[in-house]
Amino acid sequence: MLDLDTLWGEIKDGFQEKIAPTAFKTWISSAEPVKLTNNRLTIKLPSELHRDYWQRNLTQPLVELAYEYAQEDIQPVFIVADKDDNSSQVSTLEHPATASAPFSQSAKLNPKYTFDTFVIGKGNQMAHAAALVVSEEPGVMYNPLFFYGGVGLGKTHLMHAIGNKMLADDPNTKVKYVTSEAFTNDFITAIQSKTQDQFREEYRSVDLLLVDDIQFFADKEGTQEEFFHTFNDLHDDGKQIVLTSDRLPNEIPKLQDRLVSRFAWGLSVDITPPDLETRIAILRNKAEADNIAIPDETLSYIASRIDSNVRELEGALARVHAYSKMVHQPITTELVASSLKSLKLDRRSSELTIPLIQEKVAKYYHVSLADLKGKKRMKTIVMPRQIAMYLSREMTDSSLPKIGNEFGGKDHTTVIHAYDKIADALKTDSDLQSEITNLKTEIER
Ligand SMILES: Nc1ncnc2c1ncn2[C@@H]1O[C@H](COP(=O)(O)OP(=O)(O)OP(=O)(O)O)[C@@H](O)[C@H]1O
Repeated sequence: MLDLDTLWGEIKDGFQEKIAPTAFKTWISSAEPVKLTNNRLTIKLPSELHRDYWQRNLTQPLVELAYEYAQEDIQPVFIVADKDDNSSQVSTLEHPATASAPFSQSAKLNPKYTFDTFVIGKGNQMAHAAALVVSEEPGVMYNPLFFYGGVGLGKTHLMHAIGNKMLADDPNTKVKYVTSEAFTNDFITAIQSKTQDQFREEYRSVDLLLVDDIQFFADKEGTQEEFFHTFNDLHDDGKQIVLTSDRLPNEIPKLQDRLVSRFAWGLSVDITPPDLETRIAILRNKAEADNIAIPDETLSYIASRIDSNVRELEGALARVHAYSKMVHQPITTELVASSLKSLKLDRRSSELTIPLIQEKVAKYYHVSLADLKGKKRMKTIVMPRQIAMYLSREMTDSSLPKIGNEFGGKDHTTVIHAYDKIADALKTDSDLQSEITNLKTEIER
């Protein structure tokens, strides 16, 4: 027997993966399922405009989503709330065409990511030097400045440091920081809401444009086209562009040649994992900043066990700190050494990869890897997929876009949604709790 709430929940989840967050908020969140009889799903919408939009754009995907979940043909019936009072509803609705530009807010820079808090070492000194030059004379020497390298090595930190320095030097500087995902979403929103002009104004009027993780432009033809023009406009105006990626531009699959060649106009500089001395210095700085009392030899001990990336290092220090508070003992090398297992220092999280998690989860729930990473929305597949996303976030240091990418190129909001859903269910569902515990043991084995 099909349950209305569950069916609607699955349909909403499906839409969340299919459409941009702003569109989701405007059209889906405002819809309310009323009843399900004889496979007719009655949906209440706040206005005629909504009904119009649903009929034209959302009916087909809804039927498909419902079919994928329930394996039955379900047809929607739309009703408009308070029809008598309909005119006022329509007038208060922000029509997308006239809505103010719903794009990412400018310059959400992390104030902690400055040059002062950045520890210089062998693996990052070139990148640091170039960043400093660019922050002092933007648009002159290296444009674009392109940082590439593995996860958690300080690319975002340096990028923000440039923005923070330029803003400190001149608070009127217009800085825009976005991930490539946010750029793509803004672009899609602009198309949907016919606000391309505002989009262009927003992106092409800045003094400094910072775009993080541009490897996620791979495959996105339209976004690349738009970014090409954004890039040209800014570059022609002598505005500074800083980009990061996990690899060189020519190694990003399906990145247009003209973008690859433009990115080569400036300076590409890689960041490699820090050596032992740098790792110790980073840990020491961090411990001082967070007022964590820890002897030097213990810092060296931790730094010698974690050699892949800085995010892991920081995570390890936080765990050690939390543990010492929990057992009411000061941090010493003995304490850390004797509690390696619970501190998860003995197993480098770099060994825990998303493919490993996917493999174990797929096996555990008897689904194929292709389905786990695919788009099918059957209950029997959706749940394992969400669990695998949850565990990828819990057990690896991968960023949300990276996790989304490993699951067949899904948006990072899908990953957040999956994570929240499982985290929520874990509060009350004891079966799920033991499944997750079993899976974690299996993965860490
Ligand atoms: N040299 C450094 N000195 C101080 N902190 C650092 C340094 N390198 C990295 N960090 C810190 O490590 C963490 C991860 O760095 P960041 O987010 O910049 O990595 P990233 O290279 O952008 O990774 P990703 O590709 O996953 O986005 C941040 O908290 C950052 O402040």
